[in-house]
Amino acid sequence: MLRPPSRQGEPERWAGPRAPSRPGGHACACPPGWGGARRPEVKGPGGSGALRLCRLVSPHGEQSLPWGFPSPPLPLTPSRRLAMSSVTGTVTIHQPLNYRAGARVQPADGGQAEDVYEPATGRVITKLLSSGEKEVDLAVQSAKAAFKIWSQMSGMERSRVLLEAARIIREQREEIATLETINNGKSIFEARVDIDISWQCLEYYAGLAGSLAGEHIQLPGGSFGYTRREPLGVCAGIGAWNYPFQVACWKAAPALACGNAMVFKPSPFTPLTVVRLAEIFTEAGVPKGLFNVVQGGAATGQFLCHHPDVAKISFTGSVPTGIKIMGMAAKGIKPVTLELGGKSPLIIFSDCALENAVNGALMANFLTQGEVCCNGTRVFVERKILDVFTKEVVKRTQKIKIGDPLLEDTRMGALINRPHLDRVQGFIKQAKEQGAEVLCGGDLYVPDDPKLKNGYYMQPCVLGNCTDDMTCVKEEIFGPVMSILPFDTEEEVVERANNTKFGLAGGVFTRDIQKAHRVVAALKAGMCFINNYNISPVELPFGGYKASGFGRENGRAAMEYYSQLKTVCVEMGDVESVF
Ligand SMILES: NC(=O)c1ccc[n+]([C@@H]2O[C@H](COP(=O)([O-])OP(=O)(O)OC[C@H]3O[C@@H](n4cnc5c(N)ncnc54)[C@H](O)[C@@H]3O)[C@@H](O)[C@H]2O)c1
Ligand SMILES: C[N+](C)(C)CCCC=O
Repeated sequence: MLRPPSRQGEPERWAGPRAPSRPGGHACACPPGWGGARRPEVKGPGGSGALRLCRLVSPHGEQSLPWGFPSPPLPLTPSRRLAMSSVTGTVTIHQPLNYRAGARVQPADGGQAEDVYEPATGRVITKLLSSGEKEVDLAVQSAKAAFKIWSQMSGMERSRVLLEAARIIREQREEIATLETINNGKSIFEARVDIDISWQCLEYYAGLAGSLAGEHIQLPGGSFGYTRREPLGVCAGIGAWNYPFQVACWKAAPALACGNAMVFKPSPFTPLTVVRLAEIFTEAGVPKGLFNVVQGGAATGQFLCHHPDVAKISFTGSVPTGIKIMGMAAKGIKPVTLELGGKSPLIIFSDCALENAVNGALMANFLTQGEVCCNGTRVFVERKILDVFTKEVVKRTQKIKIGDPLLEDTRMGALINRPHLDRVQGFIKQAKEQGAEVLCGGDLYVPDDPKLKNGYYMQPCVLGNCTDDMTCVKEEIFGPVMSILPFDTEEEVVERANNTKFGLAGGVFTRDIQKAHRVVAALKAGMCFINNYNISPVELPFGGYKASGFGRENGRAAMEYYSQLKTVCVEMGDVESVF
């Protein structure tokens, strides 16, 4: 009997609330007809979106997957065996981390070696060789060759390959999630959700690949025009370190569905899992070279952005780097998607369902150790419920289980690295100096387990007595730090919520539906939530307003950013010349 690994003897259980029953009595989003005698035990909420895991164990106890899809027993492959036996502090990676023309390779040049850390222990897990100009060029040429084949295939043919890639990711979920946890520091619980969102993204765009179409336009005298949606060519993807595998899938899935090739550069802090994605694409049947990985930091990124054969840049990262990317794209007149940072507002009205609002505030601030672009870190609370809300948020924050991210019951792992941890600590120190009150957390956390002593842990922090002019309220901290801000009226809170250079996300908790829609309509942000926060159904477009960037990932909208429109004008009569 195969089961997902449980560590320290803990049974794998999702202790979250159950989803409301659907018609037919099934308590999750299982496909109709899946139930009866084979109905699985539901271990969590159903539905679509991050953390809406409907964790299932079939009557045979073999597997758990979200959304209620039954899955066959997994083969005990060597890599799955490795994942199941992986323990924090033991994994070292020796394989090459560049991927080109369908294989792992050492970079042809560059070669400057940098340490890559396991955040949970502070241990070096591999040495990263950065890619120079020659290696970047080889990767782009490899993508260019594969593009010729891939772009000529029909959408349905591409769809089949993407579906196969999604299937392989599902099959290898545990290995990929384990590697992500080891490299990023987030809890295995969350890493599994990230991997689930990733394969769903591939499935979603596989579904859209066959529908990429133009239109037919009637013209006088039987003449007509038509439009074709064509791929752009070789797209560059540049990723951040907080969602390494998921960010790569959010870019690769629509790009490949539209017929493009891609060269992807992950963050040098998290180079590992995207190479697995490249291998999976090859195994699924993409032409060799369609998806390549180059490694390194700013210099490698610049070679990629400036490369004349790169047709589009899709970037996820900070605002300062986004500005540089846009500059490089401007020089080459290349379209660009910018998914940048944020300082998003979460507005809690006094007529909210309090428990949901508290849950929402925790979801908006503490996923992935608070290192989430769209986090609702400015929590505006209507003064009437400020005390009761704050008390409950603090109580729940103090209960968050911090520690070894590979343990099943851990809900907060380690921050990405020492400099980032120091930076977050610096924001808290400054907040105190500016008059904020630390209501809980904020200190470094040292786990009892000796192997974790050098990891980058801190206690999640709630700040009270905050005002809009404090640095902690104005700047993106990118760590587990929530600022609570009282408000009195709807008009006032909307104005204060919008008083920021950022515009990535926003949320509102209220039982008043008119007020909810009125407020989100007034928020200057690309991704708004009503009565929830930080779920990410792949069907919904995601992206920012203002300094948080432009272009969209996910949803049908992303297809527009990975394709270009050609118009064809067809004359059915004779040419009337004016000459
Ligand atoms: N909007 C979103 O979808 C989203 C998602 C995740 C993270 N983010 C943002 O990312 C930031 C954190 O990520 P980060 O620290 O990795 O960001 P970063 O800007 O430091 O780096 C992002 C990527 O850009 C590369 N890079 C750096 N300088 C470059 C240059 N001059 N030319 C080309 N590439 C260059 C890095 O190596 C890395 O791969 C936060 O601000 C966060 O909000 C946004
Ligand atoms: C999956 N989340 C939680 C919506 C995060 C998206 C990527 C932002 O950092």
